[in-house]
Amino acid sequence: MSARWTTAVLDPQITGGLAVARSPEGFLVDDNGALFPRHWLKRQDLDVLCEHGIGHFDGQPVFLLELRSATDVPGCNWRGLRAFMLEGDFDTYKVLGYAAQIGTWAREHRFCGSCGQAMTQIRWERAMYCQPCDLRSYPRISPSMIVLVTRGDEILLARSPRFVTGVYSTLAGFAEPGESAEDCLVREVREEVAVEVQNIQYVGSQCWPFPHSMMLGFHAEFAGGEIVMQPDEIEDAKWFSVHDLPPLPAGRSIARYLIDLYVARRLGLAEPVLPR
Ligand SMILES: NC(=O)c1ccc[n+]([C@@H]2O[C@H](COP(=O)([O-])OP(=O)(O)OC[C@H]3O[C@@H](n4cnc5c(N)ncnc54)[C@H](O)[C@@H]3O)[C@@H](O)[C@H]2O)c1
Ligand SMILES: [Mg+2]
Ligand SMILES: [Zn+2]
Repeated sequence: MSARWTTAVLDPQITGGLAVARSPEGFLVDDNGALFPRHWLKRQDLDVLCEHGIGHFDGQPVFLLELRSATDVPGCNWRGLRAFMLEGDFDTYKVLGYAAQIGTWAREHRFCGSCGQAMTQIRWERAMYCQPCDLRSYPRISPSMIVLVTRGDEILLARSPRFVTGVYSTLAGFAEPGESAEDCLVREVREEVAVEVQNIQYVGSQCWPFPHSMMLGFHAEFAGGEIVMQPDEIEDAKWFSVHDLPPLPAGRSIARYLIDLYVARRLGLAEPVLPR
């Protein structure tokens, strides 16, 4: 959420407002961006799976049209969420990041996980409902730990085979049932690089809608061990001096923030602000 954007559960029965359309190819965009007058969007030949009222942008109600497939709309293209994260205004990215999470959830929770029957959309809260089971399914959020491990002027960064060539980042991983955030952090660091950590400090959090992570960011100090890389997950991992860093993750990521914050503190520079 931001000064311009607040989430809300809005009844799709009401008319007017703005709307975004999302397909497996991304969001529909024209020269004005991804937010369209809703009445115009609903007149297009779109393959609509469902509609959700998702919040207010600059005071106007916003709706999501979740589509089964992408169709041709004259003068428009499809653009993935990652492109909005990397460039363009942050408020629009926040709207689309939320829309993407609601769309993913709506698409994946059409049927009851317990009895298999079709679920119905509840109007007053963000939930799908199975009446025979009296079961509600809410949007899924997956807690993930992300940690910058440091040793004085050195920071431990790694790269996964999925990263852009040359980029190194902080270690991260999903929480498993039964774990505290700290347990997860210690396990992930052990699994990925076989290093032990101490003095774990919570730094801040960030919603990461790819597809539904909640990043909990930490700083930890090196406590011992030699780097042993986890096969398949980690392609390379090493200690970098804060004076000589490799290409780093995107400016809006919490990974980048954790690195920039430590470097700023170490070098006595102005501290960055976490985009969230
Ligand atoms: N915002 C950022 O700065 C930033 C930086 C790094 C990673 N991330 C995100 O953090 C998350 C975790 O990072 P990672 O790739 O190192 O994870 P990871 O080390 O846990 O490895 C990913 C593996 O976890 C499993 N998995 C996938 N989804 C899961 C889920 N919902 N719950 C439990 N296990 C799951 C799969 O086996 C997958 O291969 C990802 O969503 C990633 O995009 C965000
Ligand atoms: Mg990982
Ligand atoms: Zn059911």
